[in-house]
Amino acid sequence: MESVANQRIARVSAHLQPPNSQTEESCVLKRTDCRAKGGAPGFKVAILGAAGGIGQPLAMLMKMNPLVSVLHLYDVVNAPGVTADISHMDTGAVVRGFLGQPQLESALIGMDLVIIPAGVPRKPGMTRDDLFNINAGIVRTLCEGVAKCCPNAIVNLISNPVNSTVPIAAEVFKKAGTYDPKRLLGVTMLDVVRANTFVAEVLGLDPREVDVPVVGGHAGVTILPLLSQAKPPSSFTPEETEYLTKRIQDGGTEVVQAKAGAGSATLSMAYAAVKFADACLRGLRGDASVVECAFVASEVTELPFFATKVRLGRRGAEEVYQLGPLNEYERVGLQKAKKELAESIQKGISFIRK
Ligand SMILES: NC(=O)C1=CN([C@@H]2O[C@H](COP(=O)(O)OP(=O)(O)OC[C@H]3O[C@@H](n4cnc5c(N)ncnc54)[C@H](O)[C@@H]3O)[C@@H](O)[C@H]2O)C=CC1
Ligand SMILES: O=C([O-])CC(=O)C(=O)O
Repeated sequence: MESVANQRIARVSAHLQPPNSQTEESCVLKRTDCRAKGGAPGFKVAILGAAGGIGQPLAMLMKMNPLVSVLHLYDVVNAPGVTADISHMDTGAVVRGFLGQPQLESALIGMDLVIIPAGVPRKPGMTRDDLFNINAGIVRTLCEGVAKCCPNAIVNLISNPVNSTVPIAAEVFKKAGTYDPKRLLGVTMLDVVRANTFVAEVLGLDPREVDVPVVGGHAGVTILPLLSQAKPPSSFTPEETEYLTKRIQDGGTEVVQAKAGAGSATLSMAYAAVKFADACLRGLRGDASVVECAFVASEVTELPFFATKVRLGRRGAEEVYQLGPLNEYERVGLQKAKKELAESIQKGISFIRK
């Protein structure tokens, strides 16, 4: 009896160790598969940058998502601690931690969805583009791992500047011969979340009753809320339109300034990332009519990437919706957005093709 108990304890303890050698690695993967099959059916999700300001609450919320059966937490620091902590939550998903580049491939093998919030955040006075020099290389390395280990996974890219990191990821996947435009999605959900919240404030509604499409990209004037398409249908004075558009466009900067050097939006971003990831998983499951905004490969404008509403299905962004009717204010905004977006997209593409 005692030896059976000891064996069980040894097995459980081994779960908590990140794999260090090839043998340990394959043992952990086998156990993961085994446990996942024994538990609730669901999807395998990896978070890259899981120990960060976004990564930690995102990991916690994904551990609570009933569609997730296996959750892999990868970071270059603190992954074991975050994993140990989150693994004690009595929800269905099995959690595994992976620390540093040598464990990236183990973190990615077999994943259905990879969420990437890895990289440095802004400090006051910086633009998202100021993050390019550091984050471009991080995103390239992580996407090379995705191309090698889980080329069919859906990728949710959060790392800024999203307007450039999505084109970088696309170029990495093209180089590897694995690019499927439907499966690469830049996460702009926080813009929609903010738009719903700020519009609800102005209209005196519950934010859960409001749905505002936000198109373009994810930086300054490239963030273009389409207030004329808000649900429920609402009219806004020119002053309200100006106030709301600017507040939505500057929402990230508002948080960066309030945090005064301690980073950018993390909690609202984790909420938005989970809302978006859950939509992707429902699409993968085959649910009908799952529609959210995302920054994707697009033919809606002359630009190769653009954020609009997309329909999420088994293969990712299966349908990219047109912009719909715009008012004059939005048409002017669209021209400004496209000008800045074109440069950011090109910068991302050139980073890989140089
Ligand atoms: N798309 C969006 O709407 C938003 C995007 N962001 C962006 O998300 C990114 C992360 O923000 P925070 O979590 O606040 O930053 P953070 O600095 O708190 O966390 C980033 C994490 O990434 C990890 N990391 C760094 N290099 C890595 C690598 N090569 N592989 C794996 N992990 C690595 C770090 O160790 C750290 O744990 C930033 O680029 C930020 O600008 C932030 C808010 C909204
Ligand atoms: O503003 C930032 O740097 C972070 C971000 O993308 C956002 O909060 O929308």
